[in-house]
Amino acid sequence: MPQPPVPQPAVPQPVTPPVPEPGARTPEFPAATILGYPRIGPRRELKRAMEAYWDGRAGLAELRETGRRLRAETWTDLARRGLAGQVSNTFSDYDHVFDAALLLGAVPERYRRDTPEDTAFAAGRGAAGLAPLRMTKWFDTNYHYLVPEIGPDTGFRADPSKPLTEYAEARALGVETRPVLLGPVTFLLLSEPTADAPAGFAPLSRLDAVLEAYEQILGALADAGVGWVQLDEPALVADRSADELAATATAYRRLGGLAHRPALFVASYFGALGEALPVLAAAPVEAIGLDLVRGELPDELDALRGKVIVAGVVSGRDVWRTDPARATGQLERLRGTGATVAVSTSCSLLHVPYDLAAETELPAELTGRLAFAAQKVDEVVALAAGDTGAIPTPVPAAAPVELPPVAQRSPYPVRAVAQAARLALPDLPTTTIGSFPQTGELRAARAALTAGRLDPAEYDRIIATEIDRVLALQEELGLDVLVHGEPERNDMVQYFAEHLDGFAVTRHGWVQSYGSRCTRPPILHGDVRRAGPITVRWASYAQSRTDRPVKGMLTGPVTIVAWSFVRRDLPLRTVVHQVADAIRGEVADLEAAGIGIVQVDEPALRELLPLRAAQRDDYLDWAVAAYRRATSGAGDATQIHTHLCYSDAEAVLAAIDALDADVTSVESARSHGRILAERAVHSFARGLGPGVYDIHSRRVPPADEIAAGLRAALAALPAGRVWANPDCGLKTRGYPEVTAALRNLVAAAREVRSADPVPARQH
Ligand code: MET
Ligand SMILES: [Zn+2]
Repeated sequence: MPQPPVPQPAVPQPVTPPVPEPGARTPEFPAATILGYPRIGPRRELKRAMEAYWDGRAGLAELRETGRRLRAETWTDLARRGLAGQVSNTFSDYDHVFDAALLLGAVPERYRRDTPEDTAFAAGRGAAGLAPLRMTKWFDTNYHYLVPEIGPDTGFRADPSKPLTEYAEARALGVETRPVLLGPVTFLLLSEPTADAPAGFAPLSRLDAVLEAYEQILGALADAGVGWVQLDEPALVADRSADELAATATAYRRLGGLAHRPALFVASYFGALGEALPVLAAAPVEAIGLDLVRGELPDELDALRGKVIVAGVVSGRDVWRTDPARATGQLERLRGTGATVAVSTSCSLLHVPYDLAAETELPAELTGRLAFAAQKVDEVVALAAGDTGAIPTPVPAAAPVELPPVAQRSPYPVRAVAQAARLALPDLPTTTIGSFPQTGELRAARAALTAGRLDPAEYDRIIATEIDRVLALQEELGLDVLVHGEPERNDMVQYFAEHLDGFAVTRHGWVQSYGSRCTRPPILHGDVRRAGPITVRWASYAQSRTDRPVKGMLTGPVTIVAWSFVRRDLPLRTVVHQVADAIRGEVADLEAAGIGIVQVDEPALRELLPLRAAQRDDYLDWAVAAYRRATSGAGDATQIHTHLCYSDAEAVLAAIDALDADVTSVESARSHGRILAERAVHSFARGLGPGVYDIHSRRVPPADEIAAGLRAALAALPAGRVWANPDCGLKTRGYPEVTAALRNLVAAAREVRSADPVPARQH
């Protein structure tokens, strides 16, 4: 389909900015700026364009045109809002970390294709017989990046075509921009060694070669007339070793020492720089960005003398309006030191939805407290102009309430006996993680219901039929513990948000999660309360249709708050305990309805883990306490399951143990059983199901491969405690592959049970 022409900007007439003379003095840094902007499109246009291209419904030219149009619309809109400090190269076809690998010419050979887009898609999605690059969380956000692979022989070849193209595009619209590049230190710290790298190889050891490429890129940008470039170094807000800090010093001494380059702005975000601050302060760079939302003003401001301070006072991590008093207070104190100060967002606005104006159904009282990306730009502009009257003062903080303590469960051995008697499961019990494929019909039915085109009773009939189908399939396959398949849930957090008081959900508030995937995080704005049972109806319906045990399926309190935008007027630990109490009520209602197994998922437990080690124990304390609060009301004979996935569970194994769930399923197949090598696993005191089916790909694992996974688990874990399950839920997969894979899973469990003497179940 031809795209509509790019609208001409209604900004003050395009004036092509002058190309600075080589050796000219540092150009002025704009008074108001942002570190980045959403790129998926206000109506997810880029997602649609990508998927159309992948499905062969559109060509590359159309995909490129959509990208070009989205960039132009963003620049035009932000210019209209009065933002002088615009950015470029924040757009990405798939992932900005992979873009950095492309920029440096450091893409693994196996993914190379004729165009950068096809290369990125091969790396992000894999291809026939080719697994995608590993994907992991971008710091403590819900964005996932492709992990670059760097080895001793990786060749680097600068290819600045993308930043140059975007810079020129903006310039043609009369908009001067600051290209944003991932910084060399963060790029290498986020990379992992190639498979053939010698043991102990650290990608950071390739710093010299990488810097050479950055030097060429900076030279090319300077040639094109770029005045400022932004180098993102969020890795510097985490704990860094002396060697890593020394590498940072080397990197910026070298880049700053270039004769022909744009002015350098090193941006840090997601926390305070701490010990990296003096390192950057001593480097010959012209501007430094500080996250003043997560971090306070540092004491060593004197050290930054002579540099522009880009003050991140407007949060890029939430949807709340900025407190003008706090922001102006920080800005005044900074200016008081004689520093040149620019007002900015605390990080890229990638992590918030586009525009509050698109939400017409939110209560006015709530809208008055909210700011999405566009509104945050307005705030930055207003703060830079000293015009804070436009920003309403936020609601004052409520007093934190200590919730009354709750009773804990009997010790695990007591529970295990009661559960074994009630459930009578075989060794290596087979189960799934909860969701079954969300078919097109289900999604269409939900859309029709929302639009008022489908009668609720008819929708319920569709859900019931789907549950019957999923149960029949599981019985036919011979699974031991069944699930209802979660057909009624659009999303595991949103579903609960829609049924709990204190939450609002948006219509267009999409945030990119990875590639073309987006989520619409609910907004937790008030006290969380459960008005009535949420999941009991479908759980008991499912249990009434089969003799095998059906697991009730709930989302845990930590995950609910991690995947929502959460009010800031109460400490997070208080909010999470309120959510825990709501889930606790739901567990009790499921139990009362005769459900014998309840799974409370916490896939986000690892995600909220603070970037600094010093803050981790405190976090894990309240996170574990919240989980236990949600589940400890269950009777001894009720088996509590939990499920974690997405990221290295290794990092939080002790905490997982402390959750005190009777059975825990974790992602393992995708990381090739790495978790089984952990010492803590060998003494894991309760049931554990290390996933034996990687659900992230269409591939059907053969039964012997699954059996090998089960044997590996049996070898690593205490006897009689192993479960057989996939890595995660099946909602993104299709029925043919799921059916085949689960058939193999059941066959593998049976084979291992009969062929290997499984030691007796331990109580
Ligand atoms: C991201 S974890 C998903 C757990 C959920 N019960 C499901 O099966 O989809
Ligand atoms: Zn999962």
